[in-house]
Amino acid sequence: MRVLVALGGNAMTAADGSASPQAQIEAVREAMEPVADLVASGHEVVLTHGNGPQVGNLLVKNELAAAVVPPVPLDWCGAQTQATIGFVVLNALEVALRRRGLRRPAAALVTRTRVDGADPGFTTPTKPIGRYLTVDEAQVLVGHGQTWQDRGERGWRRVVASPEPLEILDAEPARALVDSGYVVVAGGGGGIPCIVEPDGSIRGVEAVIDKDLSAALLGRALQVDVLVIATDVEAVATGFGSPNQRSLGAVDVAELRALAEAGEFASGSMGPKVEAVCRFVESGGSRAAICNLHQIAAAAAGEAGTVVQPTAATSEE
Ligand SMILES: Nc1ncnc2c1ncn2[C@@H]1O[C@H](COP(=O)(O)OP(=O)(O)O)[C@@H](O)[C@H]1O
Ligand SMILES: NC(=O)OP(=O)(O)O
Repeated sequence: MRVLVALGGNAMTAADGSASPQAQIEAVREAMEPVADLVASGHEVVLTHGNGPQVGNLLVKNELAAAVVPPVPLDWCGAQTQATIGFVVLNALEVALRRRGLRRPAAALVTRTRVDGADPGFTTPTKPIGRYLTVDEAQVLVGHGQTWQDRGERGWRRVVASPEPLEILDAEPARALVDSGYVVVAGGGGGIPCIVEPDGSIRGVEAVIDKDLSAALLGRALQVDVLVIATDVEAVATGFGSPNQRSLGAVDVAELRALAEAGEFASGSMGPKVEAVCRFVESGGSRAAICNLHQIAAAAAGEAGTVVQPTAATSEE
Protein backbone atom coordinates (compact mmCIF):
# COMPACT_ATOMS: atom_id res chain seq x y z
CA MET A 1 0.00 0.00 0.00
CA ARG A 2 1.23 3.54 -0.78
CA VAL A 3 0.63 5.91 2.16
CA LEU A 4 1.04 9.68 2.38
CA VAL A 5 1.53 10.94 5.93
CA ALA A 6 0.96 14.67 6.52
CA LEU A 7 2.66 15.87 9.69
CA GLY A 8 1.19 18.83 11.54
CA GLY A 9 2.83 21.51 13.62
CA ASN A 10 2.74 19.37 16.75
CA ALA A 11 4.96 16.81 15.04
CA MET A 12 7.51 19.45 14.13
CA THR A 13 7.78 21.67 17.20
CA ALA A 14 7.67 21.38 20.99
CA ALA A 15 4.31 21.03 22.80
CA ASP A 16 4.42 24.75 23.67
CA GLY A 17 4.90 25.57 19.98
CA SER A 18 8.60 26.39 20.43
CA ALA A 19 10.43 26.06 17.11
CA SER A 20 14.05 26.21 18.28
CA PRO A 21 16.34 23.89 16.30
CA GLN A 22 16.63 21.51 19.26
CA ALA A 23 12.86 21.46 19.82
CA GLN A 24 12.32 20.67 16.14
CA ILE A 25 14.94 17.92 16.11
CA GLU A 26 13.40 16.29 19.18
CA ALA A 27 9.81 16.55 17.91
CA VAL A 28 10.72 15.15 14.49
CA ARG A 29 12.72 12.33 16.10
CA GLU A 30 9.56 11.27 17.93
CA ALA A 31 7.41 11.68 14.82
CA MET A 32 9.68 9.40 12.75
CA GLU A 33 9.09 6.42 15.07
CA PRO A 34 5.54 5.70 13.84
CA VAL A 35 6.62 6.58 10.30
CA ALA A 36 9.42 4.01 10.51
CA ASP A 37 6.85 1.46 11.76
CA LEU A 38 4.86 2.13 8.62
CA VAL A 39 7.93 1.53 6.44
CA ALA A 40 8.73 -1.60 8.48
CA SER A 41 5.22 -2.92 7.71
CA GLY A 42 6.18 -2.92 4.04
CA HIS A 43 4.30 0.19 2.90
CA GLU A 44 5.56 2.74 0.40
CA VAL A 45 5.69 5.97 2.40
CA VAL A 46 5.55 9.59 1.31
CA LEU A 47 5.80 12.39 3.86
CA THR A 48 4.61 15.95 3.77
CA HIS A 49 4.68 18.49 6.57
CA GLY A 50 3.53 21.89 7.78
CA ASN A 51 5.79 24.91 8.19
CA GLY A 52 3.60 27.53 9.90
CA PRO A 53 5.81 28.17 12.95
CA GLN A 54 9.05 27.98 10.96
CA VAL A 55 8.04 30.18 8.01
CA GLY A 56 6.63 32.80 10.37
CA ASN A 57 9.87 32.89 12.34
CA LEU A 58 11.95 33.21 9.18
CA LEU A 59 9.80 36.09 8.00
CA VAL A 60 10.39 37.92 11.28
CA LYS A 61 14.16 37.38 10.98
CA ASN A 62 14.08 38.80 7.46
CA GLU A 63 12.15 41.85 8.56
CA LEU A 64 14.40 42.51 11.53
CA ALA A 65 17.57 42.16 9.46
CA ALA A 66 16.30 44.15 6.47
CA ALA A 67 18.56 47.13 7.20
CA VAL A 68 21.63 44.88 7.20
CA VAL A 69 21.09 42.19 4.54
CA PRO A 70 18.58 42.09 1.69
CA PRO A 71 15.29 40.55 2.85
CA VAL A 72 13.85 37.66 0.84
CA PRO A 73 10.15 37.26 0.00
CA LEU A 74 7.75 34.90 1.78
CA ASP A 75 7.92 32.26 -0.97
CA TRP A 76 11.71 32.13 -0.46
CA CYS A 77 11.13 31.68 3.26
CA GLY A 78 8.80 28.77 2.41
CA ALA A 79 11.46 27.20 0.18
CA GLN A 80 14.01 27.56 2.97
CA THR A 81 11.71 25.77 5.43
CA GLN A 82 11.34 22.84 3.02
CA ALA A 83 15.11 22.46 3.09
CA THR A 84 15.64 22.70 6.84
CA ILE A 85 12.64 20.55 7.79
CA GLY A 86 13.53 18.02 5.07
CA PHE A 87 17.07 17.86 6.47
CA VAL A 88 15.83 17.22 10.01
CA VAL A 89 13.26 14.64 8.82
CA LEU A 90 15.80 12.65 6.77
CA ASN A 91 18.27 12.50 9.66
CA ALA A 92 15.59 11.35 12.11
CA LEU A 93 14.06 8.84 9.70
CA GLU A 94 17.42 7.16 9.06
CA VAL A 95 17.97 6.72 12.79
CA ALA A 96 14.46 5.33 13.34
CA LEU A 97 14.84 2.89 10.43
CA ARG A 98 18.30 1.79 11.57
CA ARG A 99 16.89 1.04 15.01
CA ARG A 100 14.54 -1.41 13.28
CA GLY A 101 17.38 -2.95 11.28
CA LEU A 102 16.17 -1.28 8.09
CA ARG A 103 17.77 0.88 5.45
CA ARG A 104 15.78 2.76 2.82
CA PRO A 105 16.86 5.46 0.42
CA ALA A 106 15.14 8.73 1.29
CA ALA A 107 15.03 12.18 -0.29
CA ALA A 108 13.47 15.56 0.40
CA LEU A 109 12.27 17.35 -2.70
CA VAL A 110 11.95 21.10 -3.17
CA THR A 111 8.34 21.20 -4.34
CA ARG A 112 6.44 23.98 -6.09
CA THR A 113 2.65 24.22 -6.06
CA ARG A 114 0.67 26.09 -8.69
CA VAL A 115 -1.81 28.70 -7.53
CA ASP A 116 -4.00 31.26 -9.32
CA GLY A 117 -2.74 34.85 -9.09
CA ALA A 118 -6.38 36.00 -8.90
CA ASP A 119 -7.19 33.74 -5.94
CA PRO A 120 -9.22 35.66 -3.32
CA GLY A 121 -6.77 34.29 -0.74
CA PHE A 122 -4.35 37.00 -1.85
CA THR A 123 -6.68 39.76 -0.72
CA THR A 124 -8.02 38.10 2.45
CA PRO A 125 -5.19 36.60 4.52
CA THR A 126 -6.22 33.43 6.39
CA LYS A 127 -3.10 31.35 7.10
CA PRO A 128 -1.76 31.67 10.67
CA ILE A 129 2.04 31.56 10.86
CA GLY A 130 4.80 32.13 13.38
CA ARG A 131 4.61 32.83 17.05
CA TYR A 132 1.67 33.81 19.26
CA LEU A 133 1.61 37.27 20.84
CA THR A 134 -0.64 39.07 23.29
CA VAL A 135 -3.28 41.37 21.88
CA ASP A 136 -1.22 44.43 22.84
CA GLU A 137 1.93 43.13 21.16
CA ALA A 138 -0.07 42.17 18.07
CA GLN A 139 -1.72 45.59 17.83
CA VAL A 140 1.71 47.24 17.53
CA LEU A 141 2.44 45.11 14.46
CA VAL A 142 -1.03 45.72 13.04
CA GLY A 143 -0.04 49.39 13.24
CA HIS A 144 2.92 48.51 10.98
CA GLY A 145 0.58 47.10 8.34
CA GLN A 146 0.58 43.42 9.31
CA THR A 147 -2.60 41.34 9.68
CA TRP A 148 -3.03 39.56 13.02
CA GLN A 149 -5.92 37.44 14.25
CA ASP A 150 -7.23 36.36 17.63
CA ARG A 151 -6.49 32.60 17.73
CA GLY A 152 -8.13 31.90 21.06
CA GLU A 153 -6.45 30.69 24.24
CA ARG A 154 -2.89 30.91 22.94
CA GLY A 155 -3.20 34.52 21.82
CA TRP A 156 -2.90 36.38 18.52
CA ARG A 157 -1.11 35.14 15.42
CA ARG A 158 -0.05 36.75 12.16
CA VAL A 159 -2.07 35.67 9.12
CA VAL A 160 -0.88 35.72 5.51
CA ALA A 161 -2.30 34.99 2.07
CA SER A 162 -3.16 31.34 1.48
CA PRO A 163 -4.39 30.62 -2.05
CA GLU A 164 -5.91 27.28 -3.05
CA PRO A 165 -3.35 24.72 -4.26
CA LEU A 166 -4.19 23.79 -7.86
CA GLU A 167 -1.36 21.48 -8.96
CA ILE A 168 1.81 19.99 -7.52
CA LEU A 169 4.29 21.16 -10.14
CA ASP A 170 7.02 18.75 -9.01
CA ALA A 171 4.80 15.69 -8.69
CA GLU A 172 6.64 13.87 -11.49
CA PRO A 173 10.08 13.66 -9.84
CA ALA A 174 8.39 12.86 -6.51
CA ARG A 175 6.55 9.99 -8.13
CA ALA A 176 9.68 8.71 -9.87
CA LEU A 177 11.44 8.58 -6.50
CA VAL A 178 8.55 6.74 -4.79
CA ASP A 179 8.29 4.32 -7.73
CA SER A 180 11.97 3.49 -7.32
CA GLY A 181 11.71 2.71 -3.62
CA TYR A 182 12.54 6.03 -1.95
CA VAL A 183 10.80 7.40 1.09
CA VAL A 184 10.05 10.88 -0.21
CA VAL A 185 9.46 14.12 1.67
CA ALA A 186 7.53 16.44 -0.67
CA GLY A 187 5.12 19.36 -0.68
CA GLY A 188 6.47 20.72 2.61
CA GLY A 189 4.57 23.75 3.88
CA GLY A 190 1.98 23.09 1.17
CA GLY A 191 4.62 23.59 -1.52
CA ILE A 192 6.15 26.88 -2.64
CA PRO A 193 3.27 28.93 -4.07
CA CYS A 194 3.96 29.64 -7.74
CA ILE A 195 2.21 31.16 -10.72
CA VAL A 196 2.71 29.65 -14.16
CA GLU A 197 2.88 32.51 -16.67
CA PRO A 198 1.29 32.25 -20.14
CA ASP A 199 4.78 31.67 -21.61
CA GLY A 200 5.27 28.71 -19.24
CA SER A 201 7.73 30.44 -16.93
CA ILE A 202 7.24 29.95 -13.22
CA ARG A 203 7.55 32.54 -10.46
CA GLY A 204 7.02 32.35 -6.73
CA VAL A 205 4.35 34.42 -5.02
CA GLU A 206 4.16 35.60 -1.43
CA ALA A 207 1.81 33.24 0.40
CA VAL A 208 1.72 30.07 2.50
CA ILE A 209 -0.40 27.20 1.20
CA ASP A 210 -2.34 24.96 3.59
CA LYS A 211 -0.35 21.73 3.72
CA ASP A 212 -3.42 19.53 4.25
CA LEU A 213 -5.12 20.83 1.10
CA SER A 214 -1.93 20.37 -0.92
CA ALA A 215 -1.51 16.88 0.60
CA ALA A 216 -4.83 15.88 -0.97
CA LEU A 217 -3.47 16.90 -4.39
CA LEU A 218 -0.03 15.37 -3.82
CA GLY A 219 -1.64 12.11 -2.74
CA ARG A 220 -3.63 11.78 -5.93
CA ALA A 221 -0.72 12.87 -8.14
CA LEU A 222 1.47 10.14 -6.59
CA GLN A 223 -1.32 7.53 -6.80
CA VAL A 224 -1.33 7.16 -3.05
CA ASP A 225 -3.89 4.70 -1.63
CA VAL A 226 -4.24 6.18 1.84
CA LEU A 227 -3.76 9.71 3.17
CA VAL A 228 -3.09 9.99 6.91
CA ILE A 229 -3.19 13.46 8.48
CA ALA A 230 -1.40 13.27 11.83
CA THR A 231 -2.14 16.00 14.35
CA ASP A 232 -2.54 16.31 18.13
CA VAL A 233 -6.03 14.86 18.57
CA GLU A 234 -7.08 11.20 18.33
CA ALA A 235 -10.00 11.93 16.06
CA VAL A 236 -12.23 14.55 14.54
CA ALA A 237 -15.02 15.49 16.93
CA THR A 238 -18.50 16.87 16.58
CA GLY A 239 -19.56 19.38 19.22
CA PHE A 240 -15.85 20.06 19.75
CA GLY A 241 -15.19 21.72 23.11
CA SER A 242 -18.81 21.32 24.23
CA PRO A 243 -20.32 18.86 26.73
CA ASN A 244 -21.73 16.98 23.73
CA GLN A 245 -18.33 16.39 22.11
CA ARG A 246 -18.27 13.05 20.27
CA SER A 247 -15.39 11.46 18.35
CA LEU A 248 -15.99 10.33 14.80
CA GLY A 249 -14.68 6.85 13.89
CA ALA A 250 -15.49 5.41 10.47
CA VAL A 251 -17.43 7.91 8.43
CA ASP A 252 -18.32 8.20 4.79
CA VAL A 253 -17.43 11.26 2.85
CA ALA A 254 -21.01 12.49 2.34
CA GLU A 255 -21.65 12.30 6.08
CA LEU A 256 -18.43 14.19 6.85
CA ARG A 257 -19.24 16.87 4.26
CA ALA A 258 -22.68 17.36 5.80
CA LEU A 259 -21.09 17.89 9.24
CA ALA A 260 -18.60 20.37 7.73
CA GLU A 261 -21.44 22.30 6.09
CA ALA A 262 -23.20 22.41 9.47
CA GLY A 263 -20.14 24.29 10.80
CA GLU A 264 -18.70 21.53 13.01
CA PHE A 265 -15.06 22.11 12.08
CA ALA A 266 -13.12 25.27 12.84
CA SER A 267 -11.50 27.11 9.93
CA GLY A 268 -7.73 27.32 10.22
CA SER A 269 -7.47 24.07 12.23
CA MET A 270 -9.77 21.06 11.73
CA GLY A 271 -11.68 22.63 8.81
CA PRO A 272 -8.92 22.28 6.19
CA LYS A 273 -8.03 18.77 7.39
CA VAL A 274 -11.63 17.63 6.92
CA GLU A 275 -11.78 19.35 3.52
CA ALA A 276 -8.50 17.65 2.53
CA VAL A 277 -9.60 14.12 3.46
CA CYS A 278 -12.91 14.66 1.64
CA ARG A 279 -11.15 15.90 -1.50
CA PHE A 280 -8.68 13.01 -1.42
CA VAL A 281 -11.39 10.37 -1.18
CA GLU A 282 -13.72 12.11 -3.65
CA SER A 283 -10.92 12.25 -6.23
CA GLY A 284 -10.25 8.51 -6.09
CA GLY A 285 -8.24 7.82 -2.90
CA SER A 286 -9.24 4.59 -1.18
CA ARG A 287 -9.21 5.92 2.36
CA ALA A 288 -8.08 8.86 4.45
CA ALA A 289 -7.64 9.26 8.18
CA ILE A 290 -7.13 12.00 10.74
CA CYS A 291 -5.41 10.80 13.92
CA ASN A 292 -2.69 11.55 16.40
CA LEU A 293 0.97 10.83 15.80
CA HIS A 294 1.02 7.53 17.66
CA GLN A 295 -1.88 6.09 15.66
CA ILE A 296 -0.39 6.59 12.20
CA ALA A 297 0.10 2.89 11.38
CA ALA A 298 -3.29 1.83 12.79
CA ALA A 299 -5.05 4.74 11.07
CA ALA A 300 -3.41 3.83 7.75
CA ALA A 301 -4.96 0.38 8.18
CA GLY A 302 -8.33 2.01 8.90
CA GLU A 303 -8.25 0.93 12.54
CA ALA A 304 -7.77 4.19 14.46
CA GLY A 305 -8.64 7.85 14.23
CA THR A 306 -11.39 9.25 12.04
CA VAL A 307 -11.38 7.10 8.92
CA VAL A 308 -13.07 8.46 5.82
CA GLN A 309 -14.12 6.20 3.00
CA PRO A 310 -15.92 6.76 -0.28
CA THR A 311 -19.16 5.05 0.66
CA ALA A 312 -20.93 3.88 3.79
CA ALA A 313 -20.81 0.30 2.50
CA THR A 314 -16.99 0.19 2.27
CA SER A 315 -16.63 1.77 5.74
CA GLU A 316 -17.79 -1.59 7.16
CA GLU A 317 -14.88 -3.56 5.68
N1 LIG B 1 -14.07 19.43 15.46
C1 LIG B 1 -12.82 19.28 15.91
N2 LIG B 1 -12.36 18.04 16.25
C2 LIG B 1 -11.10 17.88 16.71
N3 LIG B 1 -10.22 18.89 16.84
C3 LIG B 1 -10.61 20.14 16.51
C4 LIG B 1 -11.93 20.39 16.05
N4 LIG B 1 -12.04 21.71 15.78
C5 LIG B 1 -10.87 22.27 16.07
N5 LIG B 1 -10.00 21.32 16.50
C6 LIG B 1 -8.62 21.63 16.87
O1 LIG B 1 -7.80 21.37 15.73
C7 LIG B 1 -6.46 21.17 16.21
C8 LIG B 1 -5.63 20.55 15.10
O2 LIG B 1 -5.43 21.54 14.10
P1 LIG B 1 -4.03 22.30 13.96
O3 LIG B 1 -3.64 22.85 15.29
O4 LIG B 1 -4.12 23.22 12.82
O5 LIG B 1 -3.11 21.04 13.64
P2 LIG B 1 -1.64 20.82 13.05
O6 LIG B 1 -0.77 21.94 13.52
O7 LIG B 1 -1.30 19.48 13.62
O8 LIG B 1 -1.79 20.78 11.55
C9 LIG B 1 -6.67 20.31 17.44
O9 LIG B 1 -5.63 20.48 18.35
C10 LIG B 1 -8.00 20.82 18.00
O10 LIG B 1 -7.76 21.71 19.07
N1 LIG C 1 1.76 25.31 5.54
C1 LIG C 1 1.04 24.82 6.59
O1 LIG C 1 -0.12 24.44 6.44
O2 LIG C 1 1.71 24.79 7.81
P1 LIG C 1 1.11 24.35 9.22
O3 LIG C 1 0.48 22.99 9.02
O4 LIG C 1 2.28 24.30 10.14
O5 LIG C 1 0.10 25.40 9.61
